[in-house]
Amino acid sequence: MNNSDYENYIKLKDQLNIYRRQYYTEDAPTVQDFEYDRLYQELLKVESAHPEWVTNDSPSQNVGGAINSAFPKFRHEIPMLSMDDVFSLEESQASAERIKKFVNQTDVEFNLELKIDGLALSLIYENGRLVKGSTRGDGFVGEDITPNIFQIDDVPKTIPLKERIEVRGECYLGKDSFAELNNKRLEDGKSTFANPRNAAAGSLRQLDSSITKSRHLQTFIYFVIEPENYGLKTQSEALKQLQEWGFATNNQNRVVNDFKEVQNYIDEYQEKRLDLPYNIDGIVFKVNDFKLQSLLGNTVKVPRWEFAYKFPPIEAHTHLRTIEWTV
Ligand SMILES: CC(C)(C)c1nc(N2CCN(c3ncccn3)CC2)c2cc(C(N)=O)c(N)nc2n1
Repeated sequence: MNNSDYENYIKLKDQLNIYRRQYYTEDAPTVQDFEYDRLYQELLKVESAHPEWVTNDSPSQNVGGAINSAFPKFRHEIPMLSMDDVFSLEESQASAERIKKFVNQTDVEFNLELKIDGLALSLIYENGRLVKGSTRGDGFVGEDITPNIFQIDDVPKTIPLKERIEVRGECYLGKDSFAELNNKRLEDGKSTFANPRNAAAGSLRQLDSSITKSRHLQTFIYFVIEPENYGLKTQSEALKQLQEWGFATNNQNRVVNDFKEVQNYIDEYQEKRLDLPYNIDGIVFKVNDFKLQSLLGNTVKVPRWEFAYKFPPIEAHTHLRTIEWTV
């Protein structure tokens, strides 16, 4: 091993840790997701070649960033795991094939979902009443932001279910609300948010919940903890049930059996992406059947039964298109 490889690895690791602190703790990332993803994938590649170099301060060793926030901490009973990202259709096909092989079944149904570019949150209801709202944090400990969750219009304050239930989803700021917010901030001589995800994170983490209320945050709920307890058998069924309970859900999901349908869905939303009223940064693949999901289980950080296909970044495209146009 020549010294510079190791030095480069340390530099890469330190740079990624700076980016994470900006993203998770300061809500002010200075790099776009695709740049962070690219560097993170590079780190994973180096670490798989040199596992002896990996120390526990490596971004690969802790899910999400450290929390230093004014809100009370909240330990998730069941960790909010992460998602493996794939960046090409071929990779997503390989991941799907690996899953099929793992369960030794050729016809595994996947539920495809738009990957909303927001921030993950957890909602807990007891006796049909909303009692707790928290951010994902590092996946194990998040922030208790219950007062702010009550300010989000599309989060039901009561649901027609007496049992205790936890649901999870994405909190996001619609494109129009984001533009309005940034215009208002410009008028008031304030700094603007770089993207709707940062704006949503900043709005959820306001100590004054009336500011949260003024930001018109929205949610898409996509997960029920222990769905079998409610007689749910598949992810697509769970989405329907969540809607019936009164949650905001994204109905653009699609159950697919073969790769052609996957390709169609990805092509369709690669196009539609710019016209959607909210930002998406990919497609989430989930094994639809919950029995198969539990057969696949979870690794320490990521369920084996889901992964995310990431679209190439819009910024790069838009920029390229502009150049083509001017040429
Ligand atoms: C419940 C599972 C784990 C299957 C799951 N996890 C998700 N995420 C995990 C990683 N998350 C995360 N966030 C920050 C840092 C690391 N991972 C952010 C949410 C999902 C995100 C979306 C979405 N964005 O639209 C979605 N339709 N389904 C999801 N499903």
